[in-house]
Order: sequence, then C-alpha cells, then structure tokens
Amino acid sequence: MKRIAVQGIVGSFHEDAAQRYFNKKIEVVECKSFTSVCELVDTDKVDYAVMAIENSIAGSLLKNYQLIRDYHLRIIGEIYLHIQMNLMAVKGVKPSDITDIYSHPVALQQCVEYLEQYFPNANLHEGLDTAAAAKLMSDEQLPHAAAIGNLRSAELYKLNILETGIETNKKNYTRFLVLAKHGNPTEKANKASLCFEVGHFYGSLARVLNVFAENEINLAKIQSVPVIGKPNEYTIHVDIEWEKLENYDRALHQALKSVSSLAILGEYERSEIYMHDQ
Ligand SMILES: O=C(O)C(=O)Cc1ccccc1
Repeated sequence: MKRIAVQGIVGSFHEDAAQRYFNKKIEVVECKSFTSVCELVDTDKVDYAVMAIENSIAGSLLKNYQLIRDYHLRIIGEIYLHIQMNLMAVKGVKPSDITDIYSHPVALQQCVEYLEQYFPNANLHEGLDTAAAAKLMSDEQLPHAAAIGNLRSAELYKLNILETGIETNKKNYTRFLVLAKHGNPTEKANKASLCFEVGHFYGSLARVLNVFAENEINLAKIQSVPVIGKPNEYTIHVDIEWEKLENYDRALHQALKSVSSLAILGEYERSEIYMHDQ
C-alpha cells in the first residue's frame, strides 16, 4: 500500500484530498508541518505527498512553492477540492454556550462573515489543521467551544454539526499538488509546472509569455515568488496546458532562449475543478 504524507491529521482537508486522489488505497502519514512532509518524501519514508498550493480566497502558499524547489520534488498530479466549512461541537453544546472557536487559520478566514455575524465576541484559536481542532473538542469534551472543519472530521471525532456551509464564498476550492521524489513520465500529461528567472529589462517576461501564446499553450497560472536573500529578484512559476504535445515541446525549446535557470517541476495530467460533495 502506498504511503502518503500530508500536513494534518486524519479528517483534515489534506487527508481528504489524498484519499480522493489515490482512491482510498493508501496509508496516510500525518505530519505537523509542510517541511516534514517534504522531508519524508526526500528521505524515501513515504511514496508521495499531497500538499496545498493555492486557496481560492487566501491565495497561493508561497512557502510551499519554495519547499518544492528546496527539496527538488516533482509534481506528478493535482487535485482540486471544494472546501465546505461547518461548525461543530460535542454533544449538548448550544450556539449560545460557545465562547471559543478553533480551526486552521485559512478556515477561520474563510468563515469570517459568519463568525462576525453570529460569534462577534468569540475567541478565535488558530491550530495546525481543522481535524486537530475537531479532535480537541472530542478529547477534551469542551463545553464552551466549537471547531470549524469538514463533515468527515465531525463524524470521525463524534461531534454534532451546529451549522453547515458557513464559508463566505460557496465556490471555495483548494488546489493540492501530488509530489514525489522522482518524476513519473505519463503519456496522459497535458499540463506542466515550470519555474524560471528573467532579466531586469523591458519585455523580458512578455517575451517568454509570447512563446507560449504563439505555440497555443494556455497559461493556467502565473505566480512570482521572491528569491530569498536577493531583493527585487523573483522566480516566475507558471502552470501551462496544451492540447498537442509537440506544441509544448516546441514552446519549451524556444522559451529556453529567453529565460535563465528554467526547471520543469512536473508534467502531469490536469484535473478539473470538481465541486465534490463531502
Ligand atoms: O486544516 C485542514 O484540514 C487542512 O488540510 C488545511 C486546509 C485548511 C483550509 C482549507 C484547505 C486546507
């Protein structure tokens, strides 16, 4: 059985993403940080990792871009998860009892309107992941607290659901990358993640983007990531998609002339943005 590292515990959105990507035929290895997730892949303690790279509201996780590069990991796939948030607490807790609310910082941010409206005076506690917050309610049987997380965590940690769908934006999704130590060449690949640097002169980035356009390569995402220790210098990360492989090969060849230190972080099959039911 494949071993998959995720940040968080069973019941977290990361674990859900891993289960869905691998069709539940996996052993999940729970980690406390994204760094230890990458460390486990790098040292062959796990086969793969599943790591969030972007939230529709909170934006890109720049630190995770950096980790992928620092550990020289390969992106072998992606999965988008519809993120629905729920308020849950141990049996008997009523909304009027709640003085403290626990969750992951991104989850709290995604529910800010609901929290401001219904719990303006509650103390908000940021934890490592949503499932850990749910587990805390259950382990400590907290009578004045609630957790925010997915329905699976409520079921796993035997919590009552006080309110469902409390996220501000209903089209809320997170994109997770599937990472490995080595690439996994696949004929199904129709998307790639690249990073490169361009010089400080006019048109330098436009020239590379034009190469993609001229070869009918769709730019799915572009993100600049600061180069640590070099003010005003950025690594440009792009996700590109193609219909014809030869267009991609040609574009790559041409782009190499206009960039420095181009790295292919992975070539993989793109995933649709599914609005999964939880
Ligand atoms: O806390 C979790 O369950 C996670 O997996 C991190 C997270 C939090 C909020 C949205 C997506 C992922």
